[in-house]
Amino acid sequence: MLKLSGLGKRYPTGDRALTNIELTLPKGQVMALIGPSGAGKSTLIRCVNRLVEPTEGSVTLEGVELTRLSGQKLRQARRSMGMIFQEYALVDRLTVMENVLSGQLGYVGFWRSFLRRYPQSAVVEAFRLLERVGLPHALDKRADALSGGQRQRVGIARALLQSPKLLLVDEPTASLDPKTSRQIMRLIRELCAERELAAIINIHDVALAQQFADRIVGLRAGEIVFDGPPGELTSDILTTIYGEEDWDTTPEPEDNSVDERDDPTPPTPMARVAAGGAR
Ligand SMILES: Nc1ncnc2c1ncn2[C@@H]1O[C@H](COP(=O)(O)OP(=O)(O)OP(=O)(O)O)[C@@H](O)[C@H]1O
Repeated sequence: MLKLSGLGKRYPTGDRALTNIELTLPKGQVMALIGPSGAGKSTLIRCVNRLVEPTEGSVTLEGVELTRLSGQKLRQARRSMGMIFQEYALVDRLTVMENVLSGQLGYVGFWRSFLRRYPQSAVVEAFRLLERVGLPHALDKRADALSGGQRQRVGIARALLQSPKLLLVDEPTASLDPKTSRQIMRLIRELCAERELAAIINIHDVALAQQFADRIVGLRAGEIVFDGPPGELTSDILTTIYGEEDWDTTPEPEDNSVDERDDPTPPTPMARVAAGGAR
């Protein structure tokens, strides 16, 4: 579905962010991308939709080599990739509904979206999505009146409105409390399963990654040093990814399946070390 071959990025400053990345992501797979600060996680996500231009290798989505596209064709291809950001990227003065509909910008043309005249079908779908993400009563609220978790739900609905095949998710829980973080990760996971959507989630919280992802890829200094199921992420591998640390004080996750409980779970020592120690 998504294939990265020999992908590399060197910034004009001379910083090498990625080296020879080889990855294939099947339909419906939720992949967590972990690694210390500066490992290249954001660069990798942004090379996929070419917000950052790779300097080597190729990105192929459903047989289309994105790294060969430009102009209109690139814009069209980008619509099949929904992006969800850490800082939500909502327009504060617009309502929840308007923010979700702005996910249609690439489709409806500048004037139509400027005048906020969206197709009826988009409005109906936006209603449906807002209901699905748990915000059916907040349609008319201004985005700046929402909590962090609610803002992230709007960001998710907006990304889904363009019917993407792939979700690129950049630290979705970085500003959220532990309970809300779990709810957001659970929602993303459920939506990927319902829609057979693949996702790459850049995340610092290793415990959350283990709990909600099908697969974990560990980056260190721009290279993949681990690629496997959450259960295979041992202390030795965490040391390879993040460096020396007493990982054995970390409780192993009991189960990788989605937890339906809503009780807040404090971050494990591993999550704290990975998030704090990596920064
Ligand atoms: N615009 C840029 N110009 C020059 N160098 C950059 C740029 N963006 C990132 N880098 C460098 O590329 C490397 C990878 O950075 P990147 O932001 O992708 O890492 P990351 O794993 O996402 O880090 P974090 O977890 O802190 O967000 C770092 O050495 C960084 O300094």
